[in-house]
Amino acid sequence: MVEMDFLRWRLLPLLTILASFLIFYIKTSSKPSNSECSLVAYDRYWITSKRIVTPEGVISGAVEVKGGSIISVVKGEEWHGKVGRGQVIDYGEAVVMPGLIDVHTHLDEPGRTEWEGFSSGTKAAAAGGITTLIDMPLNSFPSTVSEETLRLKVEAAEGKIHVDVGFWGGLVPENAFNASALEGLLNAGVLGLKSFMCPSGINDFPMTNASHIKEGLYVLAKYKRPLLVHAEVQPDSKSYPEVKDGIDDARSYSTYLKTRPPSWEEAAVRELLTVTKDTRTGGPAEGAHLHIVHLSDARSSLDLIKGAKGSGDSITVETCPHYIAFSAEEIQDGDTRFKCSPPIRDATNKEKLWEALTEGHIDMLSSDHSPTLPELKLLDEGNFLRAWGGISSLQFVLPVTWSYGRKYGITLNQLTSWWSERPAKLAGQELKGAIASGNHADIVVWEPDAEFELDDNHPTYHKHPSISAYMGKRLSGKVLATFVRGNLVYREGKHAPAACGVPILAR
Ligand SMILES: NC(=O)N[C@H]1NC(=O)NC1=O
Ligand SMILES: [Zn+2]
Ligand SMILES: [Zn+2]
Repeated sequence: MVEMDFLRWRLLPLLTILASFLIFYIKTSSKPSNSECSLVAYDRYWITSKRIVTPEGVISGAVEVKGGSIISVVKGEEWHGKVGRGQVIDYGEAVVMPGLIDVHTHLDEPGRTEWEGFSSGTKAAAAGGITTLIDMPLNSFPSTVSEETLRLKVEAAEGKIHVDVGFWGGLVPENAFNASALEGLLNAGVLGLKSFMCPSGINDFPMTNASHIKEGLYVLAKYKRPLLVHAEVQPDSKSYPEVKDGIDDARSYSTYLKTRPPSWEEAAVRELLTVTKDTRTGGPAEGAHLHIVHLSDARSSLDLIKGAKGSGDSITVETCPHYIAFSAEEIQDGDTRFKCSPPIRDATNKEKLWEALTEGHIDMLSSDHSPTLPELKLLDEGNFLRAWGGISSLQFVLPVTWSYGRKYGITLNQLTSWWSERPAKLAGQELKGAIASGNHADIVVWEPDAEFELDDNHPTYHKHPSISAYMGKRLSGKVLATFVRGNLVYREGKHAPAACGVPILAR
């Protein structure tokens, strides 16, 4: 009896404590250690270079990193006296810039991981100098349209992301008039919402009209988070361009171009502007913001956006590297790698996009990396009308912007503004997007003059490199190193062993 009591009162609690220690140990030791997260072992170090891009301009100097943050930025040689406090990584003449923030990526997981997925997608991002990306709510299955589906996203990302990843939620007819559902999704941490004004190509992501969008903006006003819109409206059948599969040559790019004229973009923007006037100071949706994704039409649609900005609407617009790198005239028959919507337009339009970007009327760039299976690109058949619409580009956006932008005289500070500063602001990331004391140490180091051939030998981390529109091109701008919150996650063809990016959830 006495022995039984001893067992019950002494041994059992002891065993329970031992067991919890064991569980705690197993849990913590299964998390990657710091040395697996980074290719450098130090917690405190200096990055030095003759070309560091800061908000005050390009400087020669050093960036001091500690515990994942930038703790000082020092101009000139002053840092020499202080290095006793840490290691030095000297990059010489290479450019040290804030890591890119891609606000428009489709990573397709869960549900269509065979198209891309968190692991390959964020490895490609890291290799391309992208330190944060915001995942779109569609192309994965299910779409991210509720608190529950966001939870599935975050769970699927765990342990697989090599850079930081935030999430946009979907604004769809099913939740647009249901403020508590939308608030549930926003409270769960999406950084804003995204909707389509034309069919999205994905069955569980139906399109919205202006009244859905108006409702969405009212809810978003309270949260001060943006609504991103795919702005193309398919007009009624009468004015729909007559293109018939089989009659017109579906392998010809001009056939596809006819099916999505600039008037689709113009009609959508016109409709959106009836709603965005509410976002003006003192307006009923003040605090809300509307962001037009992947603008292709640099004529009427852009003029309308400029006008709305002038009137004080809270509105921004992005375009993508493929619209400023390529023109319709050069797309070969059957080369469906170039199919996207809105489509890549003529060379004069491309010139106008560059002009708008350099003059500040287009606010930022994003990849709209939207890959799929090679089979669905129908590369053999080359049918532009039936192939998946979406360009695969994630890893290449920095060298592409630089290579095609050089002839327009773009500067390193412009690159940073389009790819880091303004995207950080759109996504509400105050500690990202600039090399400044107190910010996350999210940094890309790259060599603008180093050229490379994008051929089969080039280390490419997309799941399906062959479908990228950039394969076969010669580019300049080689990424040497990528740091995410102080972890050196990528260095010349090598990734850190563990995926230590974090999911970014708004609160
Ligand atoms: N669903 C999807 O990714 N669609 C994208 N593809 C594209 O080319 N434009 C888009 O909006
Ligand atoms: Zn789109
Ligand atoms: Zn997209």
